[in-house]
Amino acid sequence: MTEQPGVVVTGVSGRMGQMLVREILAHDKLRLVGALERAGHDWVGRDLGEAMGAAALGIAVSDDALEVFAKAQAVIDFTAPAATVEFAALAAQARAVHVIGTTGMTEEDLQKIHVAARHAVIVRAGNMSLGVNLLTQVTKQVAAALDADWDIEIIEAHHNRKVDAPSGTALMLGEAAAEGRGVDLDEVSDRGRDGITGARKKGDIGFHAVRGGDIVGEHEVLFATGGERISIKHMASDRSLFARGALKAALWGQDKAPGEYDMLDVLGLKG
Ligand SMILES: NC(=O)c1ccc[n+]([C@@H]2O[C@H](COP(=O)([O-])OP(=O)(O)OC[C@H]3O[C@@H](n4cnc5c(N)ncnc54)[C@H](O)[C@@H]3O)[C@@H](O)[C@H]2O)c1
Ligand SMILES: O=C(O)C1=N[C@H](C(=O)O)CCC1
Repeated sequence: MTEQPGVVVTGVSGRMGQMLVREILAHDKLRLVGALERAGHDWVGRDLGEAMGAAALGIAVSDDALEVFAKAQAVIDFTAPAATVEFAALAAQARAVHVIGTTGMTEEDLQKIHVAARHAVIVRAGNMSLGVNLLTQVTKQVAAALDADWDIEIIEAHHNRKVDAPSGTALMLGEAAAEGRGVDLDEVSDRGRDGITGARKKGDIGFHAVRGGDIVGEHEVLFATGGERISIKHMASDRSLFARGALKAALWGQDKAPGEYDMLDVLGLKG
């Protein structure tokens, strides 16, 4: 029997990092082989289980990405853009599947990830849940069926610790709407109106970000025209669904050719 793929979790003390550790420990086809945190973090050098307030796991939290990635068949990464760009090159060097959940990346960051994907499998998505990925397909279909007399607005809500806006999910939904309508999102995107903005420009796709409390993640795509509205929503109430999606991607990527993939590939939803 082939050995179960070994996984390293980066940003292991974070909201998603800890959720990923719990899900991997409960998984029957993956094993946890390493845990990474940023240099200077007080978890570095400690046993991961004890740092999480549980029994020892025999895995010390490291700040040396190169060393821990060498032991891994997959790296699951929900951290920050600068870290993710660095990890993409190192995971490719280790020929490990790199599952990227990090959002807020610039075009320049994405270009570097593209380069790393020449040598290894990278699966990246602003949202790893089945529901949201399905919602992108529905959004694309609805946008394709409606003309520009229908205004499209994307409203998202997240917890008060989130650092990027619009959310990665909102951008995925915006891309899907733009694709359905046959336009370039960069040319029609209207983010966070404020002040005397003038009337809404026909064809724009609007983005609005709510931040508060412990909201896990809520997204609405609103199509509005004279006399009627269509609203499609996704509500996440538990981060474990993002973690489970990431684990699915780590397994799925094991036998794939180097390249960039997303959750539509993993979930078989590409159409
Ligand atoms: N794609 C999805 O489904 C999905 C779901 C949830 C969150 N996210 C994204 O994941 C990212 C993290 O979210 P979070 O809520 O867990 O944030 P968080 O702030 O709780 O955790 C991020 C962790 O990364 C660590 N980190 C930062 N730089 C590092 C480095 N150089 N090396 C190692 N560790 C480093 C931080 O110390 C922190 O522990 C965000 O970009 C968020 O938008 C994506
Ligand atoms: O908590 C976060 O941060 C989330 N980020 C992703 C996004 O930016 O869309 C997914 C939902 C949770």
